[in-house]
Amino acid sequence: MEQLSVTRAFEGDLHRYKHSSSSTSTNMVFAIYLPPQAKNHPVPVVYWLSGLTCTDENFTQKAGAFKMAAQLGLAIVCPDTSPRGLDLPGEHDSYDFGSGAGFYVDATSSPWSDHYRMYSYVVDELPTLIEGSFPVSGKKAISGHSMGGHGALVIYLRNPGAYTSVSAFAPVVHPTAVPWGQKAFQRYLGDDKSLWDSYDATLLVQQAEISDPILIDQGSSDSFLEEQLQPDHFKTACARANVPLTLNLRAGYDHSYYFISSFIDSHLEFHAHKLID
Ligand SMILES: N[C@@H](CCC(=O)N[C@@H](CSC=O)C(=O)NCC(=O)O)C(=O)O
Repeated sequence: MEQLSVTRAFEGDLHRYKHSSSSTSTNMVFAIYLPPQAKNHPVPVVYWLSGLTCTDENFTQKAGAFKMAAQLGLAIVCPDTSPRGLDLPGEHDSYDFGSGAGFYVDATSSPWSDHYRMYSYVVDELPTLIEGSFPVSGKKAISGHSMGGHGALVIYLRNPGAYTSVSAFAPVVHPTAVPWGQKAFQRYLGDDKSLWDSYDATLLVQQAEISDPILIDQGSSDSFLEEQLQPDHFKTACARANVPLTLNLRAGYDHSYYFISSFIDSHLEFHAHKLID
């Protein structure tokens, strides 16, 4: 791993690293915020998955999360949203597919399948690297925004017991039914719709046995609400499966990091409740 920077915040430190990834066969950059408590004992981790067009830096620079993370003693890990440094056909043509838009799936269609393996990267490779390199405990939670909210929900639902809790801001909850998801899944996963279904939180939650609540915040003035997000689909599926869901509809908030920064403290407190005994 190559350290790119280290920056003090609230008596903790924000580190950025570059490393060679076996999942994506590219270099990957991630950020980790270590709270001051990490100087004395291993701390639990919240993994944050960002949305379309983001790198690790959107969250670290705009979410305003580090004061509360320092107070609670939580590390926060922010991966990138796709492999970088490639030039695959069409990879950089649109904001909702390719670079900055890995959708946290393991692509099966060529040429994406050689590199776009963000599910394996986030679920397996990155936690192994983090737990082997930093003063963190094995306890982890997961959260994210929009495309990253989709990733957080899917990863939590597909890996029972691996994460103590999940939360999301304005997540894409039903990607097989909305344009962002359909475009990405068609190109990353091809025609096998059962594979699409295995990355759809609204479908996955119907088979889940979960007693811990899932937390979602959604802005009522989000311009993507009707076409891409549709949280009611997830709400209905949770109700059918008896999965407890707290879905907060926040009046007047949009899709931006102003919205995330307004409620990130409550999400960190939600995770800390499960992560810290
Ligand atoms: N029209 C925008 C669309 C991109 C956008 O809104 N990205 C969101 C996530 S959307 C779902 O995954 C985002 O987090 N942007 C970064 C930010 O710092 O706000 C565009 O083309 O930029």
